[in-house]
Order: sequence, then structure tokens, then C-alpha cells
Amino acid sequence: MIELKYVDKRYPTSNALLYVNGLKIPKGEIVGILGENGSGKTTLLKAIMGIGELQNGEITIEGEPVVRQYARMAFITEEGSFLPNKTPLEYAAFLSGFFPRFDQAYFQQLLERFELPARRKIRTFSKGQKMKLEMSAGLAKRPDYLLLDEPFVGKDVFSRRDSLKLMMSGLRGDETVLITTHLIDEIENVIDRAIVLHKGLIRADFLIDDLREEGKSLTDAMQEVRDTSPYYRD
Ligand SMILES: Nc1ncnc2c1ncn2[C@@H]1O[C@H](COP(=O)(O)OP(=O)(O)OP(=O)(O)O)[C@@H](O)[C@H]1O
Repeated sequence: MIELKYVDKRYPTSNALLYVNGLKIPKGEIVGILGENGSGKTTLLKAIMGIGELQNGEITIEGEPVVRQYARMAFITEEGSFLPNKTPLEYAAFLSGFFPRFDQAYFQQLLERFELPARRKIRTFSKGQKMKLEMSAGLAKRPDYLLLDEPFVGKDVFSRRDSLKLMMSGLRGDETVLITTHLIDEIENVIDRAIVLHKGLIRADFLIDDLREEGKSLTDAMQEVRDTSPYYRD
């Protein structure tokens, strides 16, 4: 379980904040982190990954600080963590030095599935190829906690659906997944739960099954949050 308590995160050079009083994400849950540009989605994922200091509060993973769980986590972001002057195979060798669970054979399978050139320098890759490489590296870490920040950015609709399907097929099924995205329709059938942020605060948190029972789509629910929240008016 990921647990946040009284988390207060601010940046020294802006007024932006993230404040989460309490949040629990049980093991195995697939959670969409949704919200407008600048609402704090990336900040939330970075805070969970232990990137940057918190002003207050604590974040634990299975009761321990994130640094103790780092080998079981993968953070997939457009910024990428790869080394541009290496080839994917060299990058994999580098990662396996850090991540004992890194699965080289699986990584190579994913390269093939994504049709990525294994022996070409990463800096020559297109944006979409870099993201696919990042996803392959993340999945090959065989993480228990997978955090994805806008993994489908900059891709055409077919490529987005493929990547989403591939990501899902690459999971064992017991991972906890947090995924930020603006692609509400595409993500709806994948996630168990949606958390909606606005201006650094959680404005809604619902289970997709509950929405279905009420006969609502995720888009309807997001619209309802906007219509009923006074905070969207300023
Ligand atoms: N390093 C930083 N220094 C100062 N302010 C920052 C920094 N990173 C983010 N912010 C600010 O924090 C707020 C939340 O940013 P964040 O990147 O978390 O939003 P987001 O919901 O992921 O947005 P998007 O959908 O556009 O990716 C924004 O107002 C942003 O300008």
C-alpha cells in the first residue's frame, strides 16, 4: 500500500502546492491521476518517488519510506531516465547493475514488440520511440509499483492504444499502478479508480465500478466535479 499523510509540497520558485491530507492506495490497484494542466499530477508522482523535499507530512510504501522500496518501483516519464549516448542494450546492462530484478530477456522481448532498434544510440530515437523504450525499461524492472507520467503523450491514437494495451499485457496483474493522463476515454477501461486533482488538491476520488453502477462514464463524472466544485470558477 502507498500511504500519504498530511503531505504538503511546495516549490520555492512558484506558488504551486500539493496538499494531500490522507490518501491510501492499496496493493494491486490501478489508479488514474487526472486533472487539468498544472493541477499537480506530476508533482504527486514525484513526491511518491521521493523526488524533492516535502514541506510536511510523510509518504510510505508498505509502511517504509520510498528509499527502502526503490528497487521495487519504476517511474516512467517523458523526461526519460535513459542515457542518450547508449544503445538500448547498453542501457539495459546499466540498469541491471542498479536493479537486481531487471529482466534482460523480457526487456529484449519488449524491444522487439515495440520494434525498437536495440543497437542504435538512443539519442537518434523519435519521441514516441523514446517513450516506448522508457516503458520497456520500466516494465523490465518487474516493479511492484509502477508510476507512469503521461506515457502516451505525443503519439497518434493508434500508437497510444497499442502502447496502452502493451503496457497492460506486460503486467503480472498484482502491480500497483498510478498513471497520469489526459486521455480520459482511453483510460476508463483500464483503471480501477480515478483521483481528480485541481490546484494541488484532491477534488474527487472514485471507483470506476461505482460509476458504472450509477450508469455514468468517467467523462460524466469529471464534468460533474467541475460543475459542482466552486474551485473551478476562479
Ligand atoms: N520545479 C518546479 N518549480 C516551480 N514550480 C513548479 C515546478 N514543477 C511544477 N511546478 C508548478 O506546480 C504546479 C503543478 O505542476 P505539475 O507538473 O505537477 O502539473 P500537472 O498536473 O502534471 O500538469 P500537466 O498536465 O500540464 O503535465 C504547476 O503550477 C507548475 O507550474
